[in-house]
Amino acid sequence: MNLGIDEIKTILSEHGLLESVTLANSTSFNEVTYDSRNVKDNTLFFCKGNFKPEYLAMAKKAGATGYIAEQSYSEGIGLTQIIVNNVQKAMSLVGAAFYCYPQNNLFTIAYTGTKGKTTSSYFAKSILDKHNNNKTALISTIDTVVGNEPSQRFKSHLTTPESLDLFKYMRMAVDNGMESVVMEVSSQAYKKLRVYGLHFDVGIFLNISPDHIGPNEHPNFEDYLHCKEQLMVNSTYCIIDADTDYLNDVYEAAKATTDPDKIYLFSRKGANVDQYQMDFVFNSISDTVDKNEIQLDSQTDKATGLNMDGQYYINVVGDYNEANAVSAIIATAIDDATSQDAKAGLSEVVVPGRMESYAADEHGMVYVDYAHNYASMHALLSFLKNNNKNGKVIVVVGSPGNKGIDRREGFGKALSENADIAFLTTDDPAFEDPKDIINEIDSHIDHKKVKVEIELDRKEAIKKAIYAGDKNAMIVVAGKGRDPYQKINGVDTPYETDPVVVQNVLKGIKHE
Ligand SMILES: CC(=O)N[C@H]1[C@@H](OP(=O)(O)OP(=O)(O)OC[C@H]2O[C@@H](n3ccc(=O)[nH]c3=O)[C@H](O)[C@@H]2O)O[C@H](CO)[C@@H](O)[C@@H]1O[C@H](C)C(=O)N[C@@H](C)C(=O)N[C@H](CCC(=O)O)C(=O)O
Ligand SMILES: Nc1ncnc2c1ncn2[C@@H]1O[C@H](COP(=O)(O)OP(=O)(O)OP(=O)(O)O)[C@@H](O)[C@H]1O
Repeated sequence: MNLGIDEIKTILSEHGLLESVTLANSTSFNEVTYDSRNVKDNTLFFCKGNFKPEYLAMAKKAGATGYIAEQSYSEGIGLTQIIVNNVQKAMSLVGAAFYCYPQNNLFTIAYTGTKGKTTSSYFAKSILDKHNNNKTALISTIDTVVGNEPSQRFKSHLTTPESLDLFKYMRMAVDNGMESVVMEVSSQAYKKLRVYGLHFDVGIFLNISPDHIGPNEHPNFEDYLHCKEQLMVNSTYCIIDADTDYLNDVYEAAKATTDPDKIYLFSRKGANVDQYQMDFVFNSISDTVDKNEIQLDSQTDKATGLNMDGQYYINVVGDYNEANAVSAIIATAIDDATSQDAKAGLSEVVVPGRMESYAADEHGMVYVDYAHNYASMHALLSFLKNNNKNGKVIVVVGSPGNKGIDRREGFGKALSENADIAFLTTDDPAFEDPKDIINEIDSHIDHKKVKVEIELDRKEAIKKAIYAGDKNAMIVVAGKGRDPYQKINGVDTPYETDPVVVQNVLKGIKHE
C-alpha cells in the first residue's frame, strides 16, 4: 500500500479540511497509524484524541516521515507536516484512500440500536455465509472476522473500530476473498467520526432507549439519538424496526437521504404503528425457552419482491430475538440471500454469551446473557417469567463502575418487576468500590417483591444462585456474557468467563 501527498492534498481540500502542507523528504507513505507504538519506516502518523507530543517524537524515532495534526509540533520538525481542521475526519478519509476503498468491493450491512446489534450481526453473518459460502466478514463487539483462517478471527477492542483499523480490516477481508461485511456501528462511532465518509449498502436501526449517556459518551439523549440516526442518513437501503421509540424521528432521518422505496419497516403483528405502512410483519409461532419460531409476512410489493415470506426457526431463544432475526432476514435478502439461506443460517446460529443455556437438573436452567441495562434486563426477565410462571427467576447481577450510572436504577426496576431472588455482585467495578455499586442497585429494588443477597465474589454469587434454584428455577447470570476479564482499578483482571464458572459449578453438583 502506498499513498502520495498529491492524493492526500486533493482529498483533504475537497472536504474543506486542509489548512497547510509543509513538505519534507517524503512525499508518499507506506503505512498509516495513529499509534506511535505501531510506526514502521515511512509511516504517516495521525496525532489525535488524548494525544501527547512525545508520541510524535517516538513516531519520528521509529520511522515516521510525515504527520497529520490540528496544529504543528516542534517534535515533528523534519517530517512532512499536514495541518487539518479536523484530524478524525482526515483520518477516516485518508484511511479509506490508503486502503484503496475496500468498502467498494464488499456489500456492507451496518447495525445500530441500543440493544441487539451484536446478536443481529451474528444472525446476518450466519445467513450470508449460507448464501456466499462463508465469504462474510464480521466487525462486532465480540469478534472481528476478516477471513476463514483461525488467524483471521480475533477479539475486538471496540464495537466499531477506529477508522484506520476499520478500513484495514475491510482491506484484509477483501484480500481474503470476503464478499460482504456485517458490522456494528455504535453511536460513539459517529460521535468520534470513526465512520466519517463511509456509505453503507444497508443500515439497520433496531431500537433506542436511554444508555451511554455520561461524561465520556453522550452529553444527553438527544445527542445519542442524533448519532444513531446518522446510520440512516448514510445508507443506501434503510431497515427500521418500527417498534422502536422515536420511530418518527428515525424514519424522517432515513427519508432525508433515502427514497422511501428503499426503506423497509417491520414490526411484530399487532404493534401500535398505525400511521406507517409496514413492509413486513412477523408473529411468534413459538417463543418458549425451548423453541423460538416465527412467521414472516410481506405487506407491500417491494417486500414481496424479496421473496422471504415463511416460517423461520431461530436457534437463540428470547422473544426480542425475533425482531433481531427479521432485521437480518430483510438485510441479507437485499444482498440476494434466499429464504432457504435464512432458514438454514438462523437455525444454526450461535451468539457467544447471548442466551447460552445450561441444564442444572434439580436446580433448574441457567442462562448466561449479556443483558446490561434496563431495556435488555427487562426484555430478558419478562420473557423468562412469562414462559414459566411457576418457576422462580433468580438473577446474578452487578453493574460497571464509572460508566452507565443509570443502569443501576434500571436493574433495580427490572429486578423488582420480574425477579424473585437477586444475588448482587461485582461486574467491572473500574475505580469504584463494588459494594457501593451494589448498594446503589439495592436501593432501587422493591424488597417486598425481591429477596436480595449480596455476594461480592462473582464466582461465589453464581454458585449460591444455582444452589438456590429448584427444578423449575430460571437462573440468569447477567451482564458479562463471555467477557474474559473484570476491569478492576484500571487493570483487566483475568476471569474464567460466566459460562465456564457456571459449567464448573454444574460439574461440582454432578460429583456430589
Ligand atoms: C472516547 C473515545 O472514543 N475514545 C477512544 C479513542 O481515544 P483517544 O483518541 O483519546 O485515544 P487515547 O487512547 O486516549 O490515546 C491518544 C492517542 O495517542 C496515541 N498513543 C497513545 C500511547 C502511545 O504510547 N502512543 C500513542 O501514539 C493513541 O494511539 C491515540 O491515537 O481512541 C482509542 C483508540 O484509538 C479508543 O480506545 C478510545 O475508546 C475508549 C477507550 C472507549 O472504550 N470508548 C467507548 C466509550 C466506546 O467507544 N464504546 C463504543 C460502544 C458503545 C456501545 O456499546 O454502543 C464502541 O464503539 O466501542
Ligand atoms: N432487540 C432487543 N431488544 C431488547 N433487548 C435485546 C434485544 N436484542 C438483545 N437484547 C438483550 O440485550 C443483550 C445484548 O444484546 P446484544 O449484544 O446483541 O446487543 P448490543 O446492541 O450489541 O449491545 P451493546 O451495545 O451493549 O454491546 C442481550 O444479551 C439481550 O439480553
